[in-house]
Amino acid sequence: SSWFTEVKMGPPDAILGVTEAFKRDQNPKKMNVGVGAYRDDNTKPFVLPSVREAEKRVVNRGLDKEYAPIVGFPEFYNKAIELALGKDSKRLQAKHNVTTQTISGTGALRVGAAFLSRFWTGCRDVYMPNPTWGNHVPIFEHSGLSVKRYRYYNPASCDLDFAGMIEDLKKIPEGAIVLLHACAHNPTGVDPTVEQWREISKVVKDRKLYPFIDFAYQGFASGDVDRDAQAVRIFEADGHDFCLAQSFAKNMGLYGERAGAFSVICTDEEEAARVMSQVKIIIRGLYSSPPIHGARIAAEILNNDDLRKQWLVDVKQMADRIIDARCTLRENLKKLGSSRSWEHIVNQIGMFCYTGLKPEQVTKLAKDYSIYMTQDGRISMAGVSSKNVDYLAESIHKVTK
Ligand SMILES: Cc1ncc(COP(=O)(O)O)c(CN[C@](O)(C(=O)O)[C@@H](O)C(=O)O)c1O
Repeated sequence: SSWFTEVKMGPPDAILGVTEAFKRDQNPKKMNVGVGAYRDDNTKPFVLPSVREAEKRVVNRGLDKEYAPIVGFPEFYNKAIELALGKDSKRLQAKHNVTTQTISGTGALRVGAAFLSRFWTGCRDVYMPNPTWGNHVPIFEHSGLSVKRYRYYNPASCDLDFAGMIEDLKKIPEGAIVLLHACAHNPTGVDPTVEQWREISKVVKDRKLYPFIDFAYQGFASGDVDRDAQAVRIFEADGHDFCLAQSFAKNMGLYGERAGAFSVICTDEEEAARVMSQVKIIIRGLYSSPPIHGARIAAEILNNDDLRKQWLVDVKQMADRIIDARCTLRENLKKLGSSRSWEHIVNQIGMFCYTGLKPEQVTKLAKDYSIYMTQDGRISMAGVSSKNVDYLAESIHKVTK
């Protein structure tokens, strides 16, 4: 026998495995609506013009390839947290924030989970929405925390189960951690309204719960970076101390460059200094220092008005194309005489549409129509274009009528 005789074959990743199946399919009409990565109207990956230009300027500087600091580049992470909280954030001005560059949003979540696992003195349960991004569970469990759920999605209405969410939040033991999606909830595309966020913030405060906010789609949901930051800014204004994970994978299309940031909003500057020192020790032991290229591109955009303006145009263009795809898909299903209401397709926001398709219908769409989505019926709307939306609608209609 060998050292690893006992190692069992693990299951393919629920999301990334879909792309592998898609790649194996030879059908020219095949569609990948699995992974949450933006595609243009020709279903091709999209490098934002602002990113192309920023990259040119960075490369022309002929910089070296030395290690970044453990916390990455300040010109990146300081602009990242300012984008989230806004220029006139009181907590930022008071230097209550610990902010570090991380290996994209996953790295931010993982550093945060490792920090809380080491130092959290409250209840060691992380309450996540049901459903949530599949990778949230292993990120926190591998860090030594236990995962519980709060009600979030109502399958009957394909909308938010707000009453159930509030009822569950009120039952969570004091001092527990609550994971929240700041905007464009993954996988449902269902977000609380601003009023509902105000109530959620109040309950979290009254119950003395600790928010960990995952902010992976700023600007990509509504097309407006400030509008998408409303929930985060409500929590800050209400005086919460909280953790924040940011990703520039989607809103800057920096997927493979792995540009993200992790923040802890602390009680004061002195606490922030102590927390930062421990976050650095955790990062050093996890991956030592972050990648340099993506952060340089993002910093170039966030620090130069002309590039920042172009970026805001680029990110709104992506959001608008997705919103158009939602409207066309819903229209086509109506035209085909579908007996169901598909209103939720246009009411949901961001990368994903939680269709309500059953697993057997999802399997049929893959097998008979070469349309690949995750087993939970989540469609990445980015994979829908004006060229394939008719085929998608016809196929969905055939398996649901
Ligand atoms: C809510 C949420 N948080 C964090 C991340 C991490 O993103 P990154 O580490 O690349 O910054 C994703 C990406 N989730 C996916 O878009 C998805 O759900 O398809 C996909 O990229 C993934 O990795 O699963 C996400 O949806």
